[in-house]
Amino acid sequence: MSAPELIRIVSRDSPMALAQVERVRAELGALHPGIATEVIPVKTTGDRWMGALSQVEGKGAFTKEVDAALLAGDADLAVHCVKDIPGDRPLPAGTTFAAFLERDDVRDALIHPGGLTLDELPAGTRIGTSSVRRIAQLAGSHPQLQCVPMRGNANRRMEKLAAGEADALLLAVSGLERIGRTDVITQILSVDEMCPPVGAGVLALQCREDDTETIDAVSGLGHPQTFQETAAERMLLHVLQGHCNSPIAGYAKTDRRGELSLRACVFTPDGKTVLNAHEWAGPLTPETLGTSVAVALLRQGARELIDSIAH
Ligand SMILES: NCc1[nH]cc(CCC(=O)O)c1CC(=O)O
Repeated sequence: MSAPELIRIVSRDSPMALAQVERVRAELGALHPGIATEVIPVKTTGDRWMGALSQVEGKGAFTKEVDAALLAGDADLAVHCVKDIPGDRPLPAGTTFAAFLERDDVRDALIHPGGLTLDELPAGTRIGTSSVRRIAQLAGSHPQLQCVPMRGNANRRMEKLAAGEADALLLAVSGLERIGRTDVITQILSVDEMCPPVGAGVLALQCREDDTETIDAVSGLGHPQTFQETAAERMLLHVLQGHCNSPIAGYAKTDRRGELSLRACVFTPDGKTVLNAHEWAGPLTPETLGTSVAVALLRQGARELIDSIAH
């Protein structure tokens, strides 16, 4: 089998996305020093539109233009945050996942310029986040705080925080690590305080499905445990068929013995109702585990809850 001479990598053009591409280039360079890489940055609908994501036509606001470049043959490899890839439908026809890189930190962090923790923040403190998952969990645990809409890449959100558009932010630890800004973190929230989203901290490598040269070249970057966790979480989301206003959290974890388990929650927007399920895989495949946890949530009323939220 022949290895490609050059792999053209397409991604969003935010500082976080470009840092992700640099990680892929470094790992690929170590595995295949002979393969050259080129970066093709593109702006996505999600980067341009600063309103509510539910108002964007169709899903995949952060992936559509990247996938289009891959399918058009303008690039050979797309790098995505799994968290940004719609989970209720298959990947765009003609593309496939070639690898999931080893998972980074899955937790969310509080950024408060005054250095306070969530419990210490005074009533009425404005938390900048548009994430329905973060809003619902915060409303449940800290109803005295107030969430205000905040979109844009992590660097832009920090500029907005500095400009006074919010008093504090919630952002993913992994994203802050990627842009080299863990210095702003005032508190890391445990996964019990703030259950992570499906695909948190995981980067996916996506190729054209007929491009076996590139698939074979990059598949060695895959991390088997991350693959299993991601498969379980994405199957959960697929079975639940959430929409972009669905407060859903899902977190698969492999323990020290190598046993896979999946916790998932569905919330009402006010955080007062929490459907919660946790199961161990045992002999089940990751996909069957994801299905089983989703079914447990559906039995608790997840369908009605998800459908009752406007979208
Ligand atoms: N919504 C944008 C987005 N997509 C992925 C990450 C973080 C990195 C990851 O979880 O892979 C972020 C930023 C954030 O939520 O703070």
